[in-house]
Amino acid sequence: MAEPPVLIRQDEVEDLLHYKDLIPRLEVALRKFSKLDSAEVIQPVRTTVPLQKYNGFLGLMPAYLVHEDILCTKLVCFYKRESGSTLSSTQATVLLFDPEYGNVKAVMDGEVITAKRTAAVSAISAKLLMPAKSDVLTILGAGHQALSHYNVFTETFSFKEVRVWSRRKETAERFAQSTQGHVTVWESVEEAVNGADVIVTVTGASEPVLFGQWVKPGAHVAAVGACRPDWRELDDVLMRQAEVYVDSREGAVAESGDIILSGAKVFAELGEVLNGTRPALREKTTVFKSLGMGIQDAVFAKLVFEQWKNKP
Ligand SMILES: NC(=O)c1ccc[n+]([C@@H]2O[C@H](COP(=O)([O-])OP(=O)(O)OC[C@H]3O[C@@H](n4cnc5c(N)ncnc54)[C@H](O)[C@@H]3O)[C@@H](O)[C@H]2O)c1
Ligand SMILES: O=C(O)[C@@H]1CCCCN1
Repeated sequence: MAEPPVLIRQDEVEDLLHYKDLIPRLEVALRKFSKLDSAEVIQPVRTTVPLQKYNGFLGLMPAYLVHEDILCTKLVCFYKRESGSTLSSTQATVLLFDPEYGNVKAVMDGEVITAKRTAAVSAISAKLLMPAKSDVLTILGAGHQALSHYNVFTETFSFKEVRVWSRRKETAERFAQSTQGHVTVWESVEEAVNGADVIVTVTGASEPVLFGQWVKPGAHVAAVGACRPDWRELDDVLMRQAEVYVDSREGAVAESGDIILSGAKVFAELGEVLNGTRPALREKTTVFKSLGMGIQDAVFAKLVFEQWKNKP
């Protein structure tokens, strides 16, 4: 009989996942995902169950990496929260299976995995697409993803200035007090993004908050929120003037309101750029539209489990 699953808590996942280990592993996974005719990665588009009564969704994100023999699924609930709500907007649990027998080997917290893997993928997009000289980073939103993006972006790159905007100024101020380095708080998005080389949008918005007319030509935008077909963070002008990169084309055309409603064309998947089959148009204005993929959770679930087993 199979062993019962182990339970890995949020603080344990936090201690075990470091960006320096995450970025190379994610690059490998993104490359495999975007290889033409590859059967190495099996990842259907997320199944989403609406929770209308609570203004939320349950997303099921299974993935199988054949070569590494990693079978995993994340279960993630995400909500649209009113301003001032103290309820969390994302709750996630990751299940890691033994693919041969089908039993669950580990049940682990998925919130830290979600925060760190999403930020690490955005950092990969910035590494490939931001202007060669990037001094100013602006973060729109001041929640969990804002902090994980701040951490990985400041660990990976050397910005001279980091700015934050949030729809409530006090949230942005709290955020700025919680970061290791200096962050300036801005009251309007227009001012916050003026002259920015890299802009990260990590809001719970369902209407555009970032407008193309404010974005410096050649800037890179990592757009992480608005993960529903009728939600927006970016306006049509920006979506049409930028070269649009995604994690998964299939996911993007099914789930991204910014892509579907603007009619913008997807130029490439990040994995295609990493594979050298599509170019990184660094000199143009670029948008990386992130939706999140099960394989990103799967590689980390395996890493967490292995490290947890080997803990002294
Ligand atoms: N692409 C991915 O892989 C991925 C992964 C996880 C989360 N997300 C999405 O990223 C976003 C941020 O997630 P989080 O965990 O940081 O959430 P969070 O609740 O911790 O923070 C959300 C932030 O957005 C702000 N906000 C909420 N509604 C807004 C609105 N209407 N206009 C402007 N700002 C608004 C909040 O004030 C807060 O600062 C969410 O949309 C979430 O669904 C995407
Ligand atoms: O890939 C994810 O984990 C997220 C969760 C929340 C909504 C969008 N995608």
